[in-house]
Amino acid sequence: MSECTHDCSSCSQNCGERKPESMLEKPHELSKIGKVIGVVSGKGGVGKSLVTSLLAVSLQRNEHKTAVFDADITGPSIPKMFGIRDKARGDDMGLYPAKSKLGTEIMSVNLLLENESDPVIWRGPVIAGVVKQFWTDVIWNEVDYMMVDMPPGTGDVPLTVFQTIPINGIIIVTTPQELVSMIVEKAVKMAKLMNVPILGIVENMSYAECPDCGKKIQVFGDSHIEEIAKEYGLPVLARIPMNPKLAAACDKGMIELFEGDWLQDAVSAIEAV
Ligand SMILES: Nc1ncnc2c1ncn2[C@@H]1O[C@H](COP(=O)(O)OP(=O)(O)OP(=O)(O)O)[C@@H](O)[C@H]1O
Repeated sequence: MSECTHDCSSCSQNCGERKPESMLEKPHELSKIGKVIGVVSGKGGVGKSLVTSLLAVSLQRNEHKTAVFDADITGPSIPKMFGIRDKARGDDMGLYPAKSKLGTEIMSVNLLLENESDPVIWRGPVIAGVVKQFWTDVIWNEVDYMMVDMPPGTGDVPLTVFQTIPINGIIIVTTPQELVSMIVEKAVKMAKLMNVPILGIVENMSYAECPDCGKKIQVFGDSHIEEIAKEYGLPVLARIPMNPKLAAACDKGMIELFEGDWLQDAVSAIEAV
């Protein structure tokens, strides 16, 4: 064997010096993207898309340019929450994200489907390809913080997202009644494998507040989030109540008007990345 030049690109030997090849894709050459934050959950319906949207809106309120990359291809709900009905435009240069009323850039498969109620019945590799294209072919104009609504689970698609996009940190969304410990453990293991730091945990639907006396009701029983977070050395960044106004804001496409200060610590954690 000839002497090692430490240049793996021009050598076919499989020695201990060889570093794993990065599969990270370059974004579109006209994109300007700052930090990328993934929002994950162990299962559907815990409010991952809602938390993604609330974080984007909160960051935007702090004068940052924000974007939402809807990587939840089979359950895209971001455009509806922001009240976006326009389709995405494209030309020879690439695809352009839609803009929300207050300026958040959004790309979602729903902006490409003829009818937003059409189901996405594609196999894993096709879905993974779409996610990749949202990174490489979309011209993200100017973004300080891109929030990625991650596909659920640990299959093909989330793996592609982690391998394709340089994610700077992830936030885990759970609810009190979930098998929280197991879900947090899975997310922690996946993030470690992918070398992505976890910023912390957001507990959604944490409690309900009595509209008359303000008493907090633990609808799903006592939360164990603090102990679990401690076990994994993670901070609890927010506890969001079950709030009919939030559900209505999602349904009416008016998430940008939400009122509530639950996410301040989560926003600070993102700003510190
Ligand atoms: N804290 C909350 N208060 C009231 N409604 C909520 C709250 N969190 C979520 N919801 C409602 O629950 C529904 C599911 O939320 P969302 O789409 O964010 O979940 P998800 O985890 O992204 O689900 P999926 O993975 O299936 O897309 C939405 O209609 C949303 O309005």
